[in-house]
Amino acid sequence: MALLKRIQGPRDLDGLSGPELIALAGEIRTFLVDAVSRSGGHLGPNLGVVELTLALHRVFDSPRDILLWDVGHQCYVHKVLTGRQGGFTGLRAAGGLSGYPSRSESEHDVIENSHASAALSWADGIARAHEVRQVEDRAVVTIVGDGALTGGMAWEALNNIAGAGRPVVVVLNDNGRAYDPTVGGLARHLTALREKPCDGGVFAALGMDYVGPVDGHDIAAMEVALRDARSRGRPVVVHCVTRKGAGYLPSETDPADRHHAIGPFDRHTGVPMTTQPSWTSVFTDEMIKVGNEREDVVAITAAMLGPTGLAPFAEQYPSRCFDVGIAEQHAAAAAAGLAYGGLHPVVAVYATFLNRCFDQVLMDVALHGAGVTFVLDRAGLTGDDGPSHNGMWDLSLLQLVPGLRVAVPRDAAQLRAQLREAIEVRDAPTVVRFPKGAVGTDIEAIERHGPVDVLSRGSRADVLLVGIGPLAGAAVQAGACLAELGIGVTVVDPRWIQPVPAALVSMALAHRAVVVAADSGRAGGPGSLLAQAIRDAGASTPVTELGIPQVFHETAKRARLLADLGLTAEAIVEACRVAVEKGQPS
Ligand SMILES: Cc1ncc(C[n+]2csc(CCOP(=O)(O)OP(=O)(O)O)c2C)c(N)n1
Ligand SMILES: CC(=O)[C@@H](O)[C@H](O)COP(=O)(O)O
Ligand SMILES: [Mg+2]
Repeated sequence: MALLKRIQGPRDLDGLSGPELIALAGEIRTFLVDAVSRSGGHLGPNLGVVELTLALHRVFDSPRDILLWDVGHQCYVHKVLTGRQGGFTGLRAAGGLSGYPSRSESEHDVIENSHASAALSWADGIARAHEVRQVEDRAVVTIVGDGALTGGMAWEALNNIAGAGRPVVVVLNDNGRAYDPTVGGLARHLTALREKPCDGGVFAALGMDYVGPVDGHDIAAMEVALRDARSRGRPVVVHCVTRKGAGYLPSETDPADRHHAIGPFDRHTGVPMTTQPSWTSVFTDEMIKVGNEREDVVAITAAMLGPTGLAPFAEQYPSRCFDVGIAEQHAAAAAAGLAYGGLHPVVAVYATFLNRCFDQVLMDVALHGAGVTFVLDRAGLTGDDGPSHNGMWDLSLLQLVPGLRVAVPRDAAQLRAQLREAIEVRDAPTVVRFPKGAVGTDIEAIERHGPVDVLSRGSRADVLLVGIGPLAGAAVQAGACLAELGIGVTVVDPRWIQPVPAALVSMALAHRAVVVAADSGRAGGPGSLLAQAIRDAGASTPVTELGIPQVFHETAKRARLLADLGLTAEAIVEACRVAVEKGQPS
């Protein structure tokens, strides 16, 4: 690592010879494999941009020149070269290095948002600002993947960039994949451009210059291409061809996704450490069963077949599973079309990415009473993927959607049951949401009233404790503790939280106080909806709403964030104790 130790900032690259750069690339790969094997992270994407990033930092002078990473999951090499090697011992950890660009870490970082297809819009905006402010000596460079180009926002931006003619360098990192091989006509076009360079294809047709295709692993060739692009002073696409996972055989040959996002692994074999059954694996298994029984059920993914658990369904029913690219808006609106065509689409996305298609859920699906089921994985606090990945916005948004129904399973058995209940609904959108990680043991109910499961009852009706989804377990634990303190708690799981079940309101009115614990944003969350329903019933039973505060939460493990935010059994006990003290007289 002799060379890598010499690199404290991008300008330390300037004096290196060709052979030294190649040796440095090797050292960087060793460094990445070692760091990510301990912490987990986006190994494949970063192994694929080692030479590209070296060339970028030799041709452009960051931070005076502005580098904009789309998604930002491929910024590890950029961080290694901008003085943050030491931080990798805490990659994706609380108080450590973010897995995405982070302004608080470095002036070299700009976009912190890990949602794809946005960087080109940033580039257009910055280029416009430079024109208005007559800034002429700062290049605007965006690095965008072929997958990110399948997102609609990217084409909104390209339309503006190409139309305006301002100097923007678009470094297209084309490794032919998102997680899976990139889909659609664009993928075919890029393949054609890679294999038979012509006049720059769609980019030239839009009015941009096109440089390439260039071998993204050939530093010298990349530097020539980037210098050429820089000299043109107008919109230009540099089409770089790279290999995801390059230089580490287990990643480069990983059949699923080239180790796009991998947990801690054995660095000698590339095999991830053992993982427990996840919520996702339960969804995968039940979807296969549903697919066997219901020929009208089809699935849609936005370039995340594996991570959302749909890969086995796609394998078994290839004609009934659609990968639309990183295009959540299209996925939701196409689902409305699929429903109109007599099918029942299951749209599987991460909760945080549902934000992208809120209008389509509202106006294309719900307005038309379309029987579409949205399955939201990574709902609630995800933690190590940083503030833009927490699934904390979905319920706050979805509470606005007329007719939409939301299920939040508490365990595997309920996930299976509620997925089936959801696909039975043919005249309205349904949502089933569950968190990242291992699914706990099943929690039996002692009674059911409408959709509401009673999980335990105390000696008196002091507190109605509503445990939403994965927090039902903590609520049951809290109920038992409170019983020992002489506080009578009824622990319930509403199962379907929207519309608010009438049975839940009735139960609330029969208690002195209500506490709701939910792994979702507090604004417009389950507690807020229940409080509103109680008011609408003319009652004033106080409701304590435990949830995720509406702030951007720094990187930390999910369990750590739940504890920090008071979403544990201990914190629920305290909340209930206080609620009884303040509650209505018995
Ligand atoms: C709106 C949105 N949807 C889904 C994702 C999940 N995601 C992160 S990276 C990625 C694939 C990106 O592919 P590409 O742009 O080609 O970059 P590469 O990983 O190949 O370097 C996806 C689907 C996301 N970050 N944002
Ligand atoms: C960058 C991105 O959006 C995805 O790769 C995401 O980081 C994956 O998250 P999981 O690791 O929870 O599947
Ligand atoms: Mg790609």
